[in-house]
Amino acid sequence: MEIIEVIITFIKSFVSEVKVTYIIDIVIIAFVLYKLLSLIKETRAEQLVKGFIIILIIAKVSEWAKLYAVNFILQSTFTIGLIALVIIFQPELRKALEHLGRSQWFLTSAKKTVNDEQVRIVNEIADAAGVMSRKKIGALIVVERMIGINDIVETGTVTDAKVSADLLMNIFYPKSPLHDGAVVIKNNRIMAAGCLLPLSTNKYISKELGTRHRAAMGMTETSDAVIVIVSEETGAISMAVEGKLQRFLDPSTLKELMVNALTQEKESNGGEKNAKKK
Ligand SMILES: Nc1ncnc2c1ncn2[C@@H]1O[C@H](COP(=O)(O)OP(=O)(O)OP(=O)(O)O)[C@@H](O)[C@H]1O
Repeated sequence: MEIIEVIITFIKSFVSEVKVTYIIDIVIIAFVLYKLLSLIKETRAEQLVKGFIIILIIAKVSEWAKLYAVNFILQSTFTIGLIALVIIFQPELRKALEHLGRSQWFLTSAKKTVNDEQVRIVNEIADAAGVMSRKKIGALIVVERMIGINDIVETGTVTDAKVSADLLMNIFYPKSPLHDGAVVIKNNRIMAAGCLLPLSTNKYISKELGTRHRAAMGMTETSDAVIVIVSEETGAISMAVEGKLQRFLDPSTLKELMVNALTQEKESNGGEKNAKKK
């Protein structure tokens, strides 16, 4: 009986001392940790964070066991390591901040619809992809959505031309001077060709995919662009969006997926779902 009384007294004193702000504090920290862990999941950073946690644990144990030399070395490693971490993971940190910046947690609903010009552009891209697929002409087409990609445009040659299947095929024709690299479509125009995209560092991407597909994946990891890829080797048409690659598409499925991606509805909780097609 005494034990129960002690427990009840403890719970009472605990509840009386706990303030609402403590709970909010814990919830915020838990949320931030959860978001950070999901961002680094399956990246190089995951292994490194595990390494740091191990060093931290050994440092604490050595402090407790009074192993002063070991503790000193580990503490120093930890401090220098933190600075090294920021330098080594600059791309991942940038990605995380961009991800945070484009989250629309506080918007109620920002539904987008595609206009006639966008539908025309999707048709032109899908038609060009169909022809290039049959002729096994490699292509990489980036369609800008909400996140500006001027830094990518600057790596190529500015074209600022009306989107047409003929022009796209012309650009990617193997003997064309701009066939290497990616085409960027921005504000409904072919803004640039021969652009350089960031390569994905995701080690889980299939080994059979080369740099063209890896560049497409890298671009969708750092932006919300919709990317169409035609493989030079197999003629396969793929679409990459939000870090995911959908492969072996036919032109009509590509049209459907592109219209869906361009009409994405952002929900108030930051989730996304496909809006109805126009
Ligand atoms: N970082 C990049 N940015 C833009 N384009 C790139 C980039 N890296 C490679 N490419 C394009 O991809 C071409 C090389 O493709 P590669 O054969 O390595 O890839 P792949 O994914 O196997 O494609 P494919 O199936 O067409 O062979 C290059 O000639 C270039 O046009």
